[in-house]
Amino acid sequence: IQDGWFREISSQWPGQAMTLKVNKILHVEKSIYQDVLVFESETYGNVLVLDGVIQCTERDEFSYQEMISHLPLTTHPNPKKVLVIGGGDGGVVREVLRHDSVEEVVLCDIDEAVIRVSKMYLPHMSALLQSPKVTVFVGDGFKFLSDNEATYDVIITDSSDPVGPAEALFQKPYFQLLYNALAPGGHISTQAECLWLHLPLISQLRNMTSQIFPVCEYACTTIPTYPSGQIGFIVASKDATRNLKEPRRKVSGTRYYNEDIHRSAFVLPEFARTILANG
Ligand SMILES: NCCCN[C@H]1CC[C@H](N)CC1
Repeated sequence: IQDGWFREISSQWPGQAMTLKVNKILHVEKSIYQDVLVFESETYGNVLVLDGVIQCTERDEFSYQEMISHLPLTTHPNPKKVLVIGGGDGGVVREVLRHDSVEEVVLCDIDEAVIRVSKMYLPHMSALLQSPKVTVFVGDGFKFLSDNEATYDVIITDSSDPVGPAEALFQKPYFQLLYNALAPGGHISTQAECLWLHLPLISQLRNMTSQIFPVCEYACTTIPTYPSGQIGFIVASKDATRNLKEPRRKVSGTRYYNEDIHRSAFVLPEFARTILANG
């Protein structure tokens, strides 16, 4: 932080950096996995930063948390058991609980510091981690998945970037584990980076997932404080007959997601369409 501004400088997005004006630094900690920073920004509420990378801000997190949750959930006929890998800030769990069919949500995040710090400084995201339907595990998602075969209707991988603790969550063995941990007809969604910055990675993710899942799509959302203001998701189903682009159920209380946003999220610009369509 220099002269009161936080700059998100990273080799993952060379030559550019999101900058946010800092009112007050709220928390600095080195967890066993990563550097944890929380600051109160001037215009985006409280901001959670891990290893120098913005994870979520109170002002715009709902775009990402709603889309990564409702794309796989509204296209599943009757999701009851949901697993969230990562997502220690609690935002995805808040969104999952909007679906009345959901009976149980399990969250598995590798870093207890993220959960602890989110409960202290991100109350609007972490509040529902206390819900009786929610069980929180601290541990490696990889290990957790291999202990839970054919169990979950939807698995959401709400990860940081493929640099550091989340690196393994972007590789093929992980997607095979996801497939095996899903009940018949299960859906997944994963954080799948940005069209403007990570097209080769997204193409690899799409290819990998298409080799394991019969139905697989990439969707995007806009979000001001993520690099290049946009981020995407891989959404996939074990059931070849599912249409991931058409919601089967409504969701209430959302601020970003709606049925038209759902359908349009899969519409890609020309520079991405060709690469992602054929892999
Ligand atoms: N619920 C926290 C979302 C974390 N998502 C990622 C954080 C880092 C970004 N560069 C990409 C999205």
